[in-house]
Amino acid sequence: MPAPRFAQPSEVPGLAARRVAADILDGVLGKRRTLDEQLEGPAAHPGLKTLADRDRALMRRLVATILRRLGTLDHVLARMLDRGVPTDAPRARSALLIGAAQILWMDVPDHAAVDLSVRLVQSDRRGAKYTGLVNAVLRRCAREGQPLVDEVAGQALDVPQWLMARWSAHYGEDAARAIAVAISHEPSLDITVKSDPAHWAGRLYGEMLPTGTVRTLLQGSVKMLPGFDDGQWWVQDAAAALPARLFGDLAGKAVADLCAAPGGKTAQLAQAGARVSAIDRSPARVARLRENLARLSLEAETSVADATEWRADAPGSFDGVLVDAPCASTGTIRRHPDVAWLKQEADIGALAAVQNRLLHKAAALLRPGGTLVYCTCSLEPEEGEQAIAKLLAEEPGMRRVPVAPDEVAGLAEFITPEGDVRTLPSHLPHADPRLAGVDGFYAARLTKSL
Ligand SMILES: C[S@@+](CC[C@H](N)C(=O)[O-])C[C@H]1O[C@@H](n2cnc3c(N)ncnc32)[C@H](O)[C@@H]1O
Repeated sequence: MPAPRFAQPSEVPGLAARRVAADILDGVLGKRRTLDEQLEGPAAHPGLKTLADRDRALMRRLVATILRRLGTLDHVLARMLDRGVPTDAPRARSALLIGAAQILWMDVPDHAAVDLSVRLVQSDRRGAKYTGLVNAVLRRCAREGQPLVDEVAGQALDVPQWLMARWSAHYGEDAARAIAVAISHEPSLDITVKSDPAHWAGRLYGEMLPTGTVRTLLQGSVKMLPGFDDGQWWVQDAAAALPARLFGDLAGKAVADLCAAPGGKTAQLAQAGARVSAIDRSPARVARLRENLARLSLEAETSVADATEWRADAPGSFDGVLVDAPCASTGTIRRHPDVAWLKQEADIGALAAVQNRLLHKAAALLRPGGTLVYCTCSLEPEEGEQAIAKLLAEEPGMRRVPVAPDEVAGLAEFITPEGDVRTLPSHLPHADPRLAGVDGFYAARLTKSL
C-alpha cells in the first residue's frame, strides 16, 4: 500500500494541516465541492483523521478565513505579482492564499507562515518552480500587506459582484455594504439550550442574547464542551432559532416538519412539547437527525421521503407545519463562506418550484385554524417574500398572521412592514465584531381559514 501523503512523521509541525487546507481550498475553488462535504461524512478529506484536534481546528479556521476574505486576498496578491497569480500550478495559488491569510488575519508568526507555504509549494510537482516567487511575495505581504487591506476596506471585495448587486437592489447600497462587512468576520458559536440559558451562558463563557440563544467565542470541537454529551443543547444560529418559536404554545400539538434534517428546528419543536413528524428526503441527513435527537433525548417520528409526496392520505391533520425549505442559503455565508463562491446567479430561483410545491403541500396538511411557518436561510427575496406572495395569491384559504416585535424579544428591526421576520447578518451589532451578527433568515407565519 502506498504511504499516506498527509501526515509524514519526519515533517515540519503544521505542514500537514496546511497541505490538507490547500487540498480543501482547491476542492472548493477548483472542483466546486462544498466545505461540508470535504470536512464531514464519507467524502471527507482522508487527511483530516491524521491531524491532531488543534491542527484540525486551525486548518478549518484557515480555510474559512481565506474563503471569507478571498476578494481582498486576490487584490493584495495581484498588487504584488506583476504577471498575476500563476495559472499552471493550483498549489502555487493556494500556497500564496494560505500564507497571506495567516500573515494578515491569524495568530501565526509571519516567518512560520512564509516557511510553511514555501514547503507546500516546493513539494508540489507543478508548483515547485514557483518556490522563490511564493517566498518573495509572502515576505513582501508581511511588510506591505496590511495597508493594501486597509485601502479596500468597505469596498465589499469579499462578496461576488452579482450578489452585491442583488443585495444593493433589494436592501439598498448601505445595507448591502453592512451585510458584506458583517459576513467578513468570523462568527460566534451560537447554542440553543433546552432550559436555563443564563446558567449555560456562564458555563460556556458566553452571553445570553435577548432571544435566549447562548453566544460564545469558544472554539474547537463542540463535543468537548460541557453539556454536549448530556444533550443539554445544540448548535444553532440565533436567527435559525426564531422560526420554530413563531408557533407559540405547542404542548401536545401535532406538527409536521417537512424539511427537517439535521434537526435543529425539530429539536426545538419536540422540546416545546409538540408531537413531531420529521420528514426529509436525504437518508444521510435523516440519519444525522436521528443521532441528534437521540443525544438530546428528544422524540420525533422520522421519515425519509419527498415531503411533497408524503401522506397524501392525511390532509388537514396537523396543527402546525414547518417548511424550512431548501434554498440558495446566501444568508449563511458568514458560517459557510464557500457558499459565496460556489453559488451562481442562476441558482437563485432554481428552487422556486420546489419551494412552491412544499408550501402547497404544507397548506394541504394543515387543519383549519392551524399555523404554517415557512422559512429560508436566504437573503434573496425570490426565496422569501416572493414565495409567500405567490402562495397567498394561489391559496385564497391561507392568510398571513403578522409577527409582532415582542415575539422576537422586541427586536423590531427583525420584522418587515408586512409582519414577516427578515434578519440580516448586520443585525445585532456588538462592540466586539466577533459577538455581532446573525444569519440572514426569512420567516413568514400563515394560517388556514376555518
Ligand atoms: C434548510 S435544510 C433544513 C434544516 C433543518 N430544518 C434544521 O433546522 O436543521 C433543508 C432540507 O430540506 C431537505 N429537502 C429538500 N427538498 C426536500 C423535499 N422535497 N422533501 C423533503 N425534504 C427536502 C434537504 O435534504 C435539507 O435537509
